Amino acid sequence: MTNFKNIKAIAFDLDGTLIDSVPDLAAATNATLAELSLPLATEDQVRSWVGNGAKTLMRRALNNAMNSEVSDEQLAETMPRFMHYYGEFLEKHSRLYPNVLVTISALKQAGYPLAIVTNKPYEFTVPLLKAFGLADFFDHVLGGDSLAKMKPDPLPLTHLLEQWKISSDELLMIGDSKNDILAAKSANVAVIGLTYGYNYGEHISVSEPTAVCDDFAQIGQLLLTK
Ligand SMILES: O=C(O)COP(=O)(O)O
Ligand SMILES: [Mg+2]
Repeated sequence: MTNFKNIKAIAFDLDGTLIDSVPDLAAATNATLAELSLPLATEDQVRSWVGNGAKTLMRRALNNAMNSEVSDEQLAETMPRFMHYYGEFLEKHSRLYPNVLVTISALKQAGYPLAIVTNKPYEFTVPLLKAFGLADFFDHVLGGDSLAKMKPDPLPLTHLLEQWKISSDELLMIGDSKNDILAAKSANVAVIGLTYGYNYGEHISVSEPTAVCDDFAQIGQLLLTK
């Protein structure tokens, strides 16, 4: 098993890692599709479309519902409706994954500086963290629109390295998607892949993270018992 003894700070993905947010993303997607009199999507379909931010989710949903490529104009017209509905649903049907709160709390107490690196728009990220009692644990919260590029680009992680003044072998990324693994690898950062989240239907081990965990509690075991 990989030794994480160098690690000084940790960056967490949000959707599919800390919070199972697909039920509310699906509710907002379907409220938007219904308003356009388009056929609705299943929760499984929405789960397979999450990972590259709200705009790409809606593009995939519209392409599927219309059975053709949505134009950029049509997508731009639709986005405010999706954003409105997602802001309304946000945490209504979402839930924390098991052992998240207790593990994050223990890591913070052990002295690790923590950050969120999500592709979710920033305006939803902080309210969602607050709704689940997580907001106070993180020194930095980066949404998909906080910087010029989102994951799988390494920019959010290299930004954190600069902010925290640490080297790449001192940061650990934890996520459920190939976008998390690719961003970490491009930044030369170790990465734990979780098996329970959303990864376009593909097992996370295919992306070859540094380590694979099935349960969030295992992260505590890896980092708190050195
Ligand atoms: O909103 C998304 O598409 C994915 O969000 P995540 O980066 O927190 O998994
Ligand atoms: Mg994720």
